[in-house]
Amino acid sequence: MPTPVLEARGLSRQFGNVRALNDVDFDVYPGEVVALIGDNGAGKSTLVKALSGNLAVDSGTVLFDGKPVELSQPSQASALGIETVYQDLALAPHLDPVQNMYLGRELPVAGLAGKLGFMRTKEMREKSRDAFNDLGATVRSLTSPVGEMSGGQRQAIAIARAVHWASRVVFLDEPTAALGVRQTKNVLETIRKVRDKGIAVVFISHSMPHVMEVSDRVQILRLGTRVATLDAQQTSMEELVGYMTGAVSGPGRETGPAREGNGS
Ligand SMILES: Nc1ncnc2c1ncn2[C@@H]1O[C@H](COP(=O)(O)OP(=O)(O)OP(=O)(O)O)[C@@H](O)[C@H]1O
Repeated sequence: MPTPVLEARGLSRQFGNVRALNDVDFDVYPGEVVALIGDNGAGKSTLVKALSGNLAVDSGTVLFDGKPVELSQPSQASALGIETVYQDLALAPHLDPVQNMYLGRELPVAGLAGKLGFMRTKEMREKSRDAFNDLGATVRSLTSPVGEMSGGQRQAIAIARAVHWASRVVFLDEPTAALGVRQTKNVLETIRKVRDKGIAVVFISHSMPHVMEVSDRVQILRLGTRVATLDAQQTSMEELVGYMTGAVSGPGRETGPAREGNGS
């Protein structure tokens, strides 16, 4: 059996009286797209924060390539090749796409000049352009502030940045929520390209058609608990909604990695 690249076992996190995560298990394998779905407040964002080093849990274990890891800082997740695109995208609006791509990871020139703050701007520009082209992202200008760009372009830049630095897992929190039809198509196509590089993609969405279109497996949270893991090929929107709302209950049909041969 292949090993999940990232696995959560029994994660719990309480905020006051709210059990945001209640003994949650989760897994994702290399080269698959897992949709993480659930109604508002089900615990999706909390789980993603816990798995990307942005939130401490009260109890539970996270395994990376089958080994327990600590993920209490975003830098620990980054070091493992885990990147996250949040709904607010976390881009610096006054900086251009290249500066956003390398924000906090700039490439200094060698020697004293580098220490004085001189950067390998040409190299950063070329690598950024390659990263955008690679994903088919339409970034009209590499030198305009991203704050002046459309929602779709900003989304493309945020995803390209995450994919550029993620070698193993990318979390995308509602990447199609604010997009038009064509931009949505681009994002879904990007998700497939990332998966085909062998990177695991975890896709949070409220759009069941997008979930059905792009995911290999679907993991469903309800009231802080994982209620089902389903093979996307063998389920229906009605079944997904049933689990999300509680209309369908009982032990979820558990399913393993959907795409054979991608395991490590
Ligand atoms: N920092 C926090 N402080 C207090 N309560 C929180 C905090 N973060 C999340 N919660 C609560 O935990 C529960 C799960 O929230 P979470 O944001 O993970 O849900 P979600 O599934 O991502 O929802 P949505 O689809 O609405 O984004 C909610 O009841 C929420 O109010």
